[in-house]
Amino acid sequence: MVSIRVYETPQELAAAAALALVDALARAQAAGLVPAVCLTGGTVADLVHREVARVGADSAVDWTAVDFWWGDERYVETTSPDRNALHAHTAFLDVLGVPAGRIHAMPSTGSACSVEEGARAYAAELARRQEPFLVTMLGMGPDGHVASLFPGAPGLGADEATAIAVTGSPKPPPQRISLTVPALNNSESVWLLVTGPDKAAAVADATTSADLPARRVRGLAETVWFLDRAAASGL
Ligand SMILES: O=C(O)[C@H](O)[C@@H](O)[C@H](O)[C@H](O)COP(=O)(O)O
Repeated sequence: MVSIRVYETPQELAAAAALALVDALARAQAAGLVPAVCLTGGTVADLVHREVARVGADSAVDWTAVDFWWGDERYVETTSPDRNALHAHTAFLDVLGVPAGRIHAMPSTGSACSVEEGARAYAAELARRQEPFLVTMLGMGPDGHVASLFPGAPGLGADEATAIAVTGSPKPPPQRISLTVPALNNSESVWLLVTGPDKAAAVADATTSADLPARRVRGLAETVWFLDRAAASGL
């Protein structure tokens, strides 16, 4: 099921997504599961992560029993400000005391391997997981990309690998590791978190008929577009 939720501002969107995440995690834990969340990078992700830190602190969620994975990562040093994991650590993982063993960051240039080897290593780590992600949160670029799956890129059609190397990314930095569409879709919920007028045309296309990467991601149980008013203005 695909649904669309529209909020007045990016801040309202972030607050709603954070509450929805905390609620989903608390329910999963109450049912005896150890839920896994798949994260992404970007400005909207950062806003949402900061809200998760705020509403998650006094919630029913046991943050020592949630696994975190990434839908994509920039292949740079772990200390680089380009690094998605670094932002997530600062925004909420460290604030909520998530143990290092639950944080499955993608390899970096410091891992002494090539970006291709890094992608294979992450695929192998992911293969040890039995359950689908509970929630995959994705941003979307103005070109309709999600994670590091850009329109027209060869990796977009990958259906056997779960993680691939991306070189020559149109959005810097050029080298990245990305989960593939089937791997992202192995998630109960896929949430697309999108704000701003520059995304309005891609939102309209991806929710109707165009073959954009964002249109290919689908949760097993639900796919939800969280939009601010500006991103929804083309609908
Ligand atoms: O590492 C990345 O660059 C992201 O994973 C990328 O897919 C991002 O989520 C979108 O480009 C949206 O980013 P914004 O929210 O900043 O527009």
